[in-house]
This record gives sequence, C-alpha cells and structure tokens, in this order.
Amino acid sequence: MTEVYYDDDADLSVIAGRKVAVIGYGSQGHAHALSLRDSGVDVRVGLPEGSKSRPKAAEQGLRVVTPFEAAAEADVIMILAPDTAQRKIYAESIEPNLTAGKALFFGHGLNIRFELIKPPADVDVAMVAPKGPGHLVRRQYVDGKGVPALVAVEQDATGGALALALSYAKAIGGTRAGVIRTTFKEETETDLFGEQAVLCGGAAALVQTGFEVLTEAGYTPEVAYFECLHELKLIVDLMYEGGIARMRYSVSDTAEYGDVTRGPRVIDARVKDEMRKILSEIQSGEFAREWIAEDDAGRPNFTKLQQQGEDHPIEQVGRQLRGMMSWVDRPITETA
Ligand SMILES: NC(=O)C1=CN([C@@H]2O[C@H](COP(=O)(O)OP(=O)(O)OC[C@H]3O[C@@H](n4cnc5c(N)ncnc54)[C@H](OP(=O)(O)O)[C@@H]3O)[C@@H](O)[C@H]2O)C=CC1
Ligand SMILES: CC[C@](O)(C(C)=O)C(=O)O
Ligand SMILES: [Mg+2]
Ligand SMILES: [Mg+2]
Repeated sequence: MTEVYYDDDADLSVIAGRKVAVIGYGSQGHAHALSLRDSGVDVRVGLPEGSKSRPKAAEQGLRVVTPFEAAAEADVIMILAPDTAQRKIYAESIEPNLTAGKALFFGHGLNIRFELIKPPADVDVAMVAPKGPGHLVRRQYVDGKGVPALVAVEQDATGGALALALSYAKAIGGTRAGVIRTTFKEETETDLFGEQAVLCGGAAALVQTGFEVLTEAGYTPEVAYFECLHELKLIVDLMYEGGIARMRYSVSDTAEYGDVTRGPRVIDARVKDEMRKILSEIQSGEFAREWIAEDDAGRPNFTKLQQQGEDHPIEQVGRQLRGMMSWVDRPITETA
C-alpha cells in the first residue's frame, strides 16, 4: 500500500525557516498564503502592479510585492498563477532570481510535465498539489481540518526537497488529511483526466443532460433541478464519507437496483472508450498544446463554451431555488 504522510511525518520548522513567495492570489494562492502565514511562515505574495487580487491580499494583512521582487526575496517560490501564464512569469520574474539552492514549487505539474518551464539543475523543483478547490483548502484549514495533497520532487538539488515539500504541505493543512508522494507526470495526467472526464467535465455534462431529458419530456424544471443537481451533493457526501457502499446502504432498495442495472447503461463501453481517448490526448501532450494555443489566441472557443454553460436553463432555475436556501449560497471563501 502507498505510504501516506500525516502531521507526525512532517516538520513545520523546515518551511518556517525559509522565506516563501506565493505568486498569484486566486483560488489556491490565497489559501496557501494565508495558511502559511497562520502556520508561522514568512510569506509574501507576488502580483503585478494593477492586479485585481492585490487589494484582497493586502486587506488580509499580507505583504504584496511584484512577482520579480517576491522571487528575489524568497528562497521558496510557489507558482499559483494560471497554468497558461506560468511560463511567461517564470521567464520574466523567476528565472533571473532562481539562484542555486532555492526551491521552485508548483500546485500542479503541467508546465514541468510538458516542458514549458525548464528550471536549472541547481535548484529544488517540487510540487504540493491539494486534491481540492483552493477555497475549500482554506476553509478546511481554518476549521482545523485539511484537504489531502500530493507531493512530488522533480529535482532534489539540496537533498532536502521532500522534507521541504512535506513541511509546506503541513503548513497548509494537507498532512492533517494525508499526503501521498507521486511524480509530476502522474499528478499532471491524473489531475487533467479527473477534472475532464469525471469531476468537472463528466459531472457537469451528466447533470445538464439529465436535466434536459426530464424537462424536454415535460417535467417541471424545479423538480428536475432538485433531482439532478441539488441532490447530487447529498449523494456524493455519502460517497465521500463511506464510499459508494455507504451511499447504496442509505438509498432505498429500489434506487440501488436502478443504480446497478441502469448506471452501466449510461456510462457504457462507448463512454469508457471516450475516456481512454481523453487520457491518451493528455498523455501525448495534445491537450496541453491545444489549451496553450487557445489561450495564446485570446480564448475564443473557451469563451463561447463558457457562455453556453452560463446560458443553460439549469442555471436560471438554480439561481431562483438557491435564493430560497440561505445556507446553500455561502460565500466560497471569507477571503478571496
Ligand atoms: N483552482 C484550484 O483549486 C486548483 C488549482 N491548482 C493549480 O494551482 C494553480 C493556480 O490555479 P488557480 O488557483 O485556479 O488560479 P486562479 O485563476 O484562481 O488565480 C490566479 C491568480 O494569479 C494571478 N495572476 C494572473 N496573472 C499573473 C501574473 N502574470 N503574475 C502573477 N500573478 C498573476 C491572478 O491575479 P488577477 O486577480 O490580477 O487576475 C490571480 O490572483 C494552477 O497551477 C492550477 O492548476 C491545483 C489544484 C486545485
Ligand atoms: C478538479 C479541478 C482541479 O483539478 C482541482 C480543484 O483539483 C483544478 O484544476 O481546479
Ligand atoms: Mg485537481
Ligand atoms: Mg487541475
């Protein structure tokens, strides 16, 4: 069985003895910067002049400097800007300051796995990748809990890269939940697959399609929303707590019989083949090339598809229904 690292396996004083730069203050950046600070780490946030994240970080009492200044001051540089922006930030602000013995950290491995960033051999290159959205990484930390994380070491120039990554993971709450060691290759490919085929792409398409089938057959949109979206969270909560078995224990026999007989008809061999194709596009670098080119072109296709998603009827009915449930529309974070 894979080794899982918990709080007792990581030494907080390792990261507390370093100067850390967090580049970016979005979903992950705000969570890392605030939790590092609350764990006693000397942290500064690197953001360009004019960045709309600057006031948020400053309001939270963090010292904000430019990415160049942050990389010059710090000896651990964590890049938490968008994946598509990282290669330019690296070239302009980090590379000139990446002297021997420093550590370059990532929250996701895309830029290293696909060689968009090639650090020099005399620095540590490591990853601390929480397996959850940044706003929940912060919320769990504040609540005394944690989101599981992956750590990986691509280069160990100092001999201390793993201890440093585990220490960093402890400072953001990861070792409270469990940290697994992996590689940049495995993290990048599984993370992209998970978000495309299951967690974001697969789940969103499943919900929208179920809603469409019911409403096109004449059923009430509000009923369809509760059935296909709202209740999904309650079902997934049971899976999160006790696996698919606990969900099946809790639902009726009728639901469980429908689940085991009809589920495989929805997610059938054709869907599995398509998932394999998606995985091979990730592994070959085809997806990364497509995404970088789309970003370089100003994201025309992405913007169109985002708009289509926002215009889907499930969003309108959902907004109305959630408006009646004050506890559902909780701000995703108190801080960013
Ligand atoms: N979202 C998540 O929960 C997860 C993300 N990750 C990884 O974490 C990394 C960050 O993603 P995410 O948190 O979603 O990013 P976001 O899009 O939420 O945030 C991006 C942040 O970077 C800032 N930024 C944009 N351009 C620059 C620049 N040139 N220099 C410095 N800062 C800049 C933005 O500032 P501004 O406000 O000015 O735009 C913003 O503060 C990615 O590698 C991602 O794959 C990993 C696990 C989960
Ligand atoms: C599931 C999406 C994710 O991989 C994440 C929150 O872990 C991301 O890139 O945002
Ligand atoms: Mg992920
Ligand atoms: Mg991801």
